[in-house]
Amino acid sequence: MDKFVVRGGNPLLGTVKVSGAKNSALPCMAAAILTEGEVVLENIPQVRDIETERKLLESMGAEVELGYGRAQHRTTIKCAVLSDPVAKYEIVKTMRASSLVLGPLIARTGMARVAMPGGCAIGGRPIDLHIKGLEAMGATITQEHGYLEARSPGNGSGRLKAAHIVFDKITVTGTEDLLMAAVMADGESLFENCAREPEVTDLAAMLNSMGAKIEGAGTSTMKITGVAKLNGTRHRINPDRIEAGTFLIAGAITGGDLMVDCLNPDHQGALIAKLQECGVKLEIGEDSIRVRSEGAQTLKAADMSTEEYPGFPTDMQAQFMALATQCQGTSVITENIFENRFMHVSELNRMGANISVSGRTATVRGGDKLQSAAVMCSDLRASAALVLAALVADGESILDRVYHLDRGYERMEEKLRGVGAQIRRMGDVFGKK
Ligand SMILES: CC(=O)N[C@H]1[C@@H](OP(=O)(O)OP(=O)(O)OC[C@H]2O[C@@H](n3ccc(=O)[nH]c3=O)[C@H](O)[C@@H]2O)O[C@H](CO)[C@@H](O)[C@@H]1O
Ligand SMILES: C=C(OP(=O)(O)O)C(=O)O
Repeated sequence: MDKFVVRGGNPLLGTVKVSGAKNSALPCMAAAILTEGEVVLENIPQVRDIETERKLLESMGAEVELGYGRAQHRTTIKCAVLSDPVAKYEIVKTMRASSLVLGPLIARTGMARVAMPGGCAIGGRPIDLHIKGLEAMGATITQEHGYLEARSPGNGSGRLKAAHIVFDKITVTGTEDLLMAAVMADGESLFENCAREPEVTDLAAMLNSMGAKIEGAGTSTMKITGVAKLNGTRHRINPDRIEAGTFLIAGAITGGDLMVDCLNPDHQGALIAKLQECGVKLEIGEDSIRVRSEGAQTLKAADMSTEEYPGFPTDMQAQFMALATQCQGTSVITENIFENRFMHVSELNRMGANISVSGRTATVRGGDKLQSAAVMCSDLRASAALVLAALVADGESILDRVYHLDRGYERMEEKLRGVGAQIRRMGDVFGKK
């Protein structure tokens, strides 16, 4: 199992580049299922989840090429024949986003067999809203031996039908999954209370470039006019707003002067506002943000609550908490999206932080110098928070189980080393878990 060894104390200086968004790339790869044509996706991040998605598509009969070059990361996907429309447990268990193949598989082949995604470290994460929506489109869904078996009307021979769906709760992958089902359904669908995340908008843009007819992506109401066939396409994935946000906090927490490049500032509104409240100086460019701070002595505490986009992202909550440990005063952090996303708290406390949790609220009494420690990564963003804490801790920290981090951050240690961090990996990048 790979570990990171991090020696804290260096301010980050220079320029760091943001990769493509994993949470856009994953649904866009799943959307390739909807066409026999060739789909080329550019700006794909080189992370483990993308490898998992490739395996998933290949296991169904797709041809997938993944090329990671210096200038460009790209994947070419061709789903000419989908001989085995099954998402096997061995693959699904490692990545929840696997449930994103459900909608497109039923739309394209009339049937799907998808292993039920398990609960993971951040909460229960049911997919009842995906199922309810597909049933409203006429799919028959049963559950057997841990698998969902789904068929379109006519025992898999007919098309899904359009539906009026009002989401009980805002769900990102639920919106994406049902959107991929609706683009090829018979008639005009109306979706209300949709997720408005940039990843949904990115997927909708790709689907429209394939010939889909989606209006209203990025708002809470979408109108989808089903078409009988979709074509191949070439699409460029959005920058990763969570990786970008993690680097912005890295600049702020280390008292650095960091240019975070190749991002979309329009996607960072909630984080920008909070960093400014903490006293961090930001210069916002067209596709970059320069972050400057004088470090712990000058940072001020700020309360934060996670919300659906455009609110503060739950995927940045752990990293913001790491920053709050270095802010003068008390920050109250409320996690509204997932019921169990505070796994990083015990590890931050092990490094000398003063954080207490009650239900969905964490109270961070900030300003104390962190100390190095051996800590355990429990999930993707918790790992990022521990890296941030280790960058300012006194001495050398060892982070175990960084395979969680490799799911969603491209060569994080190399990128951070490039701007002055003392961080190295022990083990192989995609070695054994
Ligand atoms: C691959 C991907 O894009 N992952 C992101 C996606 O996850 P994901 O799409 O799984 O998260 P959702 O937006 O679906 O979850 C939001 C809330 O709705 C609940 N829910 C969801 C679906 C459902 O059928 N029933 C239900 O009750 C969830 O348990 C959670 O409490 O959005 C999350 C919220 O921004 C992010 O943290 C994840 O990084
Ligand atoms: C929670 C995340 O991913 P996933 O939904 O794939 O678990 C994340 O990207 O922070």
